[in-house]
Amino acid sequence: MALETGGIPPLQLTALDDITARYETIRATFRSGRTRDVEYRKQQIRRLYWGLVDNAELIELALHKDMGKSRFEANVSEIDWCKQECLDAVENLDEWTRDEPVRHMPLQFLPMKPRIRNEPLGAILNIGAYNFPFQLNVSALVGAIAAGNTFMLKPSETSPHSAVVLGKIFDEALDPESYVCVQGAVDETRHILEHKFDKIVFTGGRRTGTIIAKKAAETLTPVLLELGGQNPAFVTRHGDLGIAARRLLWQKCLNAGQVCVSHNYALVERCVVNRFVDEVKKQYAEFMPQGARSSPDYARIVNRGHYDRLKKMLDNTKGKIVMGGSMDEADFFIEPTVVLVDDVGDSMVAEESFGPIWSIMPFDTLDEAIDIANRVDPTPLALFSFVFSRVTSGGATMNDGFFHSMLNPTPLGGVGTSGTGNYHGYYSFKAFSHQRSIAKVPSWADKLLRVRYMPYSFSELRRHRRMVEKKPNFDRNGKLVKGLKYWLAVLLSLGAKSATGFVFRVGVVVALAVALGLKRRSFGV
Ligand SMILES: NC(=O)c1ccc[n+]([C@@H]2O[C@H](COP(=O)([O-])OP(=O)(O)OC[C@H]3O[C@@H](n4cnc5c(N)ncnc54)[C@H](O)[C@@H]3O)[C@@H](O)[C@H]2O)c1
Ligand SMILES: CC1=C(/C=C/C(C)=C/C=C/C(C)=C/C=C/C=C(C)/C=C/C=C(C)/C=C/C=C(\C)C=O)C(C)(C)CCC1
Repeated sequence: MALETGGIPPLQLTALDDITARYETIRATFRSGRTRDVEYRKQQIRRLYWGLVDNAELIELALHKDMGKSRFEANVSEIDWCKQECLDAVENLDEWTRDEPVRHMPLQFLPMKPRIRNEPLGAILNIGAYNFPFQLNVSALVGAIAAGNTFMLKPSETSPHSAVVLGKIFDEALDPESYVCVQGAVDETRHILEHKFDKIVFTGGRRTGTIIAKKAAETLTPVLLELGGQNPAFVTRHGDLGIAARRLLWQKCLNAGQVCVSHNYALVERCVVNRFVDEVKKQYAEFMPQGARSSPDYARIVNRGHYDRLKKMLDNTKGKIVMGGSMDEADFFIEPTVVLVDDVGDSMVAEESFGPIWSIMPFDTLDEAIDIANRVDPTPLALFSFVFSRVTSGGATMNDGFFHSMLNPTPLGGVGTSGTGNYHGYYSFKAFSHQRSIAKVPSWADKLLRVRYMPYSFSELRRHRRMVEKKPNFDRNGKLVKGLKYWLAVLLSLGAKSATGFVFRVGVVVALAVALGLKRRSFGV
């Protein structure tokens, strides 16, 4: 295979027969039970960790070739991220794989040891997006291994160098009979989808997500869909405009805004729009004093298709460009660009940007802003504001950009049309596990279970009910009935609604008692 400069060979699409053969292999391995062994899982994740470390320079290079991602961003948002996922999984796997108790189990069933066992699902398929090829694909991979599954990765062909390096890491670090990386574009992906998997993870656009979900539905295969959306940011006159500008601009400069959880548009209270725009410009000058074109930190748009799409959004806007606006198709450069708009139908609001261009839409009242956000996209992937309860979203951050997604252990996932399910850390383990309910019924328990057997007897049932039946603590109007049990609970908990509250109140009572005791002593009572 001819080597390109830098040692990354060109992407070679996997032959369809080969895809089928590899599928059969991971199916057979799963059936053999090899991937269920917890020590094996840990060992594979440890090997993956070192595969990432040993290929770190190639990862940096691949990301730079694919989209001009800076070395810094390659490290913090991809390599370090993946290493952390590996370490968290290895460190916590014993705890994650332990049987879990069933919540709120009535006392009489405890001898049956009801519990939940997290069982692997089987063979997992992951179809990846191009923008964070390591972070997104490796997070899913780690979760799938941790949960005891086999795994097939189909990285995005849109980031071909990263796809090749991912394949190399698989080859070098992982058991090839359990975890495979196949390369492909649409035809290969269609072929992969002809095979029955036990769960399909898809990260990408809503249009492709719909295709994948329909195909999966044919075989009732569960899906984890990580899609996009038009994420809103809310900026009001009560906020610190300088901080809001810096934090929002950062997430549209990171990877040149090709970040699913970055904002599409900012709803800014009308009276502070001009000041906010000035702050964004000030921050831009601080981030990139010589401009984005010559900044070593600034990435490029991944390919002509995405470049043209973004250019069209800007060409079609009726708004006013208040910052940036320059572009160069020679290297798919698009400057961080802010457009002031006044119509929710504007191309800059109505379409998903997924790039360094965003719009500012002034609003007069919070109700109006919430209404706009709900009209543009009622279920975005992310949201940045303080109006959490009236606009839903996959995740949300107050006073910052996508901070909630910057934390490895937090679940990443959408809601409604921005996705189904979530993953990362422990949540990946859960996403790739089946929660199997387990009970073990001792022989002697038949005495207690007598009531269930024929011939049925209502008198036995009545006796049984007298012993175990729960009584409602509410009346026919749904109102709480404050009976003896309620007041006893209030008394014993000192009126606290939570364990922390109870501990605090006990603390206060003890402190008062001690103070009273000291006082009595000092007065010689
Ligand atoms: N929620 C998240 O975590 C997340 C992360 C990254 C990107 N995204 C979203 O992804 C989109 C951009 O990423 P993209 O351009 O890589 O997405 P995409 O939908 O174009 O492609 C994603 C994957 O689907 C495959 N694919 C494309 N067309 C297909 C078809 N017709 N049949 C089968 N497979 C097909 C591609 O080969 C690729 O692997 C944006 O909408 C963004 O918001 C979401
Ligand atoms: C603040 C305190 C400290 C110092 C902390 C320091 C130095 C923090 C440095 C942080 C850096 C370099 C952060 C850069 C992070 C960038 C990240 C993680 C980017 C993530 C991108 C993501 C998640 C993209 C996702 C995309 C998706 C999902 C879809 O497209 C101490 C430690 C000194 C003291 C305490 C306080």
